[in-house]
This record gives sequence, C-alpha cells and structure tokens, in this order.
Amino acid sequence: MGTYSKIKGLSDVDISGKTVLLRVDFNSPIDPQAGVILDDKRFREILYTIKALDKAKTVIITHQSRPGKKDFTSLVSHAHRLSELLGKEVRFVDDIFGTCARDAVRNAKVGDVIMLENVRFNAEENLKLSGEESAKTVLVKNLARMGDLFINDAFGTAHRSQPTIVGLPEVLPAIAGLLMEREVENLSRVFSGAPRPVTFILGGTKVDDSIDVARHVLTNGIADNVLAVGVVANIFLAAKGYSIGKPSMDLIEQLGYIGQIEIAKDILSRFGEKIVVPEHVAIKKEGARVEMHVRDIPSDCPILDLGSEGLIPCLDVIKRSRTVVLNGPAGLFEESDYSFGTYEIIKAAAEAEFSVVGGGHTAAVIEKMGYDRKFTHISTGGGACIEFLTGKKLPAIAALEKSAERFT
Ligand SMILES: Nc1ncnc2c1ncn2[C@@H]1O[C@H](COP(=O)(O)OP(=O)(O)O)[C@@H](O)[C@H]1O
Ligand SMILES: O=C(OP(=O)(O)O)[C@H](O)COP(=O)(O)O
Repeated sequence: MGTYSKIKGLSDVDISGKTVLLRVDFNSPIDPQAGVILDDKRFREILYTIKALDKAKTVIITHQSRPGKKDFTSLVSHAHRLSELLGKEVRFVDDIFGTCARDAVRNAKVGDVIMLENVRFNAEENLKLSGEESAKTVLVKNLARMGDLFINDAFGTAHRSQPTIVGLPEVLPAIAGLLMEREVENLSRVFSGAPRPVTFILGGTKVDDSIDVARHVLTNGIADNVLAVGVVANIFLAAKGYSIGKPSMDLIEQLGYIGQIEIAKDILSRFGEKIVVPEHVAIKKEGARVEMHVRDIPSDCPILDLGSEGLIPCLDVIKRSRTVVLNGPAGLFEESDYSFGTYEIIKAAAEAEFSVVGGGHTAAVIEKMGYDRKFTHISTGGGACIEFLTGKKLPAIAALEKSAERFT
C-alpha cells in the first residue's frame, strides 16, 4: 500500500475457513421512521470485500449515527439493503456479543454473512480511547473471542480512536479491507505522485477543516493552488476586507467560525498568489438570484453561490490543473437557483487527469449528475477524508500498522 506498506491486506493472509470480524462504515442518510436508507454508496463500495471473503465466515461490525441523534437506529434495514445488493442472505443478529451473537457466529458456515447490531449501542464504542485502553474494554475482549482475524474496511470511521477501530487490531491480527486500501492508495497519491499542477477546491461549510487542509497543502508544497468556494470562500472574502453582508456573517458566526477569518488572513498573506477566491457572487435579493461583485452586495443579502463571472477564474485554474481534489459544494446547491456554481465546478473538475472527491454532499451531487465514473476516486469518508488530507495519520491506519508489526 505505497507509503503504508507496513499495513497488511487481503493478499497477505489466507482467510479460508476463518471467522473474520469485518468492521465497515454503513453510517448513512436514513429515514429513521420508515427505516429507509436514502443513500447506499457505503454499502456498494464494500461489496468487493465481502465477495472476497466467500471462503470465510464474515461477521460485520458497523454503526449508524451516534447516541442522542434521531437516526441512531437498529441495523435491520442495513442488513436488508446489504442482502439485496449482495444477492444473498445477510443474517441480522440484534445483539453485539451476547449469547445470541455468539451462537450465530458459532453456527455460521463458510460463506455466511452475519451482521451484528449497531456497535454504538454499546456505550464503550462511543468513548475516545487509545488502542491499549480499547483492548481492555468488555466490548473488544468479547468481540475478539468470536473471530480469528480483524479486517478494517471502515474508512469513513478511520479518524475515530474508538474501541472497534483501534482496540480490535491490538488483540487480533488485523488487515485492511479492499475499500480501505483503495482509499489510502488514492488519497496518498495526492501527497506524492499526483500530476502537477495540483489544485484543491475547498467549499461547503466545514470551514475549520478546509482552512486546515489549505494551510497544510500550501505549506508543504502539496498544492499549487487552492480554490475557495462555498462558505469557505465567504471566509476568504471577509479576510480580504470585503463586507460580505450580515446574513453570510451570521452564518459564519452560527457555525462558530469567526476566528477562522484571522487564520485565512494569515494564509492569504503567505500564499496569496496561490489562492483563488471568486469575487463575483450570486446573492438572494427579494427571493431571487442576483449576481454582482462582492463589493456591491447589500448588507442584508446572503451570498449563496458563485456568480457567472466568478466562475471564470475558477475554470481557469481548474483547466490548468492535472490533479484536482474537490471537497465541498460551491453554493446552496439544494436550491436550484444556487446550484450553478456547484454543477459547473464539478463538470470542470471531472476533466482533470487525476481527480479525487471527499465529502458526502459533494459525492451525492456528483452521483445525481451521473458524473461519478468521470472521477478517479470518490472517497466514502467525510471527516476521515479531510483529516487524511490535513496530513494526520488516522488512528485506524496507525492501529493496522501496529497490528501488522505485532502479528507477523
Ligand atoms: N454560500 C453558502 N451558503 C450557505 N450554505 C452553503 C453555501 N455553500 C455551500 N453551502 C452548503 O454546504 C453544505 C455542504 O457542506 P459540507 O457538509 O461541508 O459538504 P460535504 O458533505 O461535501 O463535505 C450544503 O448543504 C450546501 O448547501
Ligand atoms: O459518517 C461518518 O463521518 P462523516 O459524516 O464525517 O463522513 C462516520 O461514520 C463517523 O461518524 P461520527 O462522526 O459520528 O463519528
């Protein structure tokens, strides 16, 4: 696995006849009342791994949402959806490591697929613990007894230092699944080996993460350009001294990102010529889309998209790039009046020789447009993808490396 060669994968082990604990991330948009999964991308992406385990007994460990949230549900519909996609039975067990779960695993035959209940129903899974601490949890000790091998294919959860992610590799031989390998390989290529020039397009609302990515990739020479769109652009416009209007400032305040304006000023002062911030924007005025230069916007109108002239410098930098990393939409695309920038940026980014996408909203728009096959890699990770791109070693990856050393 390139720079992560210390991690083992499916090609390094013989899984025949083994009971495999497979951690995946099936956390998905769901209608909790109707029990309907609204987007099954994370299921589709895991099918290769499950199919590759047909000579093993597969026990799936996964989660949906977190305690306190409306969509923190049982995984009955997740098992159904997986079963439909796999074209074979997936046995759902409404238990994590009690008698029911243990019996189901003990009675499983080679080729069987079992899905355990939402692992976050167990309070320990919601703790942030080190690998050593996790190994001592009742959860990890009991799960480990049920399997011979741990496979982590939960890239979307790779940034969480939680018991099943970092504890199971402490106590069982652990390898990466096929999705984890693909994510790490493609995202690592952004750091080394990506054809230059490299442009990061940072949009959406996760401003603190995006600013962190911008700082990392510019400071370390990973990106040649950063293009700011969405709410990230509004921060840079404010940092440039423009009055972006009260509604856009209020949103920044609500999201807790006022402090990011100063950080953006610092980044601009160091890398100004490498950062593209479109200044021609679309605002909502009396309920309608109106385009203008940011210096002219009325104080009571929100900036909700790129303006058509604002698209020109964006296309200019994207067309010059051989690698594009796209994370976050360029506007309030959910409203058709403000989807223009997001759609046009996606169309242009899809033309790059090497193109990587992160973020659930961005990936969903791309799928809706039917553009998913035009991109080199669409990550299943939101937070995990962003953290990877900030250059941090993800806890799941560190745990797999450690396990590979320990269980040679
Ligand atoms: N200028 C804007 N004003 C308000 N919301 C915006 C703006 N630009 C983008 N957004 C919103 O950003 C949201 C997605 O942001 P984010 O969660 O960061 O994306 P992703 O899931 O792709 O990482 C969308 O709901 C979109 O409407
Ligand atoms: O969907 C996830 O993260 P994401 O929304 O950042 O992609 C993962 O399942 C992690 O979930 P968490 O943010 O509740 O730990």
